[in-house]
Parts: sequence; C-alpha cells; structure tokens
Amino acid sequence: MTIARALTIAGSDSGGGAGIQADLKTFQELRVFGMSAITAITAQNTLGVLGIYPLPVDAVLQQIDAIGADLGTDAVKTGMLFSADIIAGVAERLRRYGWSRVVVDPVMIAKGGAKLLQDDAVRAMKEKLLPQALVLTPNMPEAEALAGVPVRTLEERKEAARRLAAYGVKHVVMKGGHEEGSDVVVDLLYDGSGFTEFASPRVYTRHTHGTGCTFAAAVAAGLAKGQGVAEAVATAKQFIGAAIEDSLELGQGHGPTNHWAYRERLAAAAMPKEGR
Ligand SMILES: Nc1ncnc2c1ncn2[C@@H]1O[C@H](COP(=O)(O)OP(=O)(O)O)[C@@H](O)[C@H]1O
Ligand SMILES: Cc1ncc(COP(=O)(O)O)c(N)n1
Repeated sequence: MTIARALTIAGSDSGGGAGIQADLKTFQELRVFGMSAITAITAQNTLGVLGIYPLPVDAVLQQIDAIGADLGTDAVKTGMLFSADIIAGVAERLRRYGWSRVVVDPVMIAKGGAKLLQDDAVRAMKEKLLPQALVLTPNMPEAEALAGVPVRTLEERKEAARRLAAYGVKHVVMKGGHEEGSDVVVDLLYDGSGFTEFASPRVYTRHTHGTGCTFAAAVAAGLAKGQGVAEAVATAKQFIGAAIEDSLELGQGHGPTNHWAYRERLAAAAMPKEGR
C-alpha cells in the first residue's frame, strides 16, 4: 500500500487549534502521514498570542533536511514563517528537493491581532516563495497585503487573484471567511485562466481559530494523495465546514475547530440505517 506523506512548515500553537497542531491533526484525519518543521514556538490560547519564540534559521532548515534526506514527502504546506530569512531558506529547500506540490498559506496576523510575519518579510514571500506555490490560500487581508489592492467585492477578489498569479503562483484560493454581510462563505479558486466558486453557508460562531491552517492542510493532504487541485479544494472546504459546524466549545475566547467532525460524518453516512 502506498502511504501518502505531507510535511508542514509552520509555527507551533500551544492551544492546539492552529499552526503545526492543526496541520498534523488534519493530515491524520485524512489518512496522510504527517511530518513537521517548526519555525517558531508560540505561547497561545483561545484568548490570544502571549509570546512568539522564532527558531534559528538553521534549526528550521535542519528539520526540513532531515525529512528530505530520508522520508521524503508527497506535498508540503507552509504556514507561519515569521521572517524573511526563514522564507528564503524554505524557498531554497523546496527547490533543492524538487517538491512541487506546495500549498502556501501566507499567514500574517493572528485573529487576535498578533503579528506572525515580520513587515519586511512580505517582499521575500512575494519574490521567493510565491513562484513555487502550486496553491496559495490568502484570506482577504492577506490578499490585500500581497496584491497591494483592496479586496472586498467579488471583482476586487478576482483582480487580486490575477495579480497574485503574476508572481508565479499556479492556483490561488481567495478565502471568503472575512467577507462581511453575507450568509454564504465563498472561496474562489483561480487556475490562471478561470474561476471556480466553492460556497457554503456561513456558520455564526466565534470558534474559528485555525480555520485557515486547517483548510490549507486539508488541501495539502488531498494533493499528497494525488488529487488534482480542484478536487483537493472541494474536499478541504467540506472538511473545514464540518470542523466549524460541529464546534467543540473549548476555551473562553476564539476556540479551535473540530478536526474529527469530517471523519465522524463520513462514518455515520456509511453506517447501515438500523445500526444507527
Ligand atoms: N463562519 C464560517 N462559516 C463557514 N465557513 C467558514 C467560516 N469562516 C471561515 N470559513 C471557511 O474557513 C476557511 C478559512 O477561511 P478564512 O476565515 O477566510 O481564513 P483565515 O482563517 O486564514 O482567516 C475557508 O475555507 C472559509 O470558507
Ligand atoms: C502558530 C500559528 N499559526 C497560524 C495561526 C493563524 O491562525 P488562523 O487560521 O486562526 O488565522 C496562528 N494563530 N498560530
């Protein structure tokens, strides 16, 4: 049996809802063997980010090399990269190992406002990392920062996607969680020529900590299993939809999503009716 493998290069979230923890849980739920290279340790809970401790660039790259030299990977997901130096090193390693199924989640600011990417790192992300992204998954504020144009209306989101594709990104998923005044959350996939919409009902909840990480990790899991981008995005949208709907109500602030909800739904649907 072939085992699909995925590597996440991201920050650690002690609260377990975002970052490396969300990614590994998502890989596991989607039956993908998960591996990690930690870029920074954050002391974090549902109320906010209490501290950020970036690792030395060499420590980040050695973790990647440990995987490149032995286990290998079928897909890579990047999350919180924190600095221009880490971004440059990661971009070089992606090239060195020939890893092409790369999902870049351009994490910049935590929901509580803490900076997870230094200001001078945005340029490195655009110039060094985006050209290597098979899929880029910005939320609306991240798309604005990267594309340099306002991103609110559907037309503005499309224009930003075209601008981001010009950096060499093959597919852009413009996530719609931050869209205001709509009962539907639309994620827009741009493949360099056309747009596909992935829509779901908006869940009115405060428990959305780590939604972006979880979504991007689910896309990477699909790619690791050999799915095409559109199929991986469609599954990821289902996965995050279930995780948000069946919330765990943990913590006093913005709680994590439920990473086992999607699997439990599939299992319930497969069960014979009399067995339920
Ligand atoms: N309230 C919500 N109800 C349903 N889906 C949501 C909600 N908020 C976010 N999502 C989904 O979660 C994913 C992450 O979205 P978004 O909030 O835009 O990104 P981020 O977490 O990076 O800020 C997307 O697939 C989006 O469609
Ligand atoms: C270590 C780490 N990485 C990423 C996020 C972003 O999380 P969100 O998906 O809620 O924007 C976070 N809060 N912490």
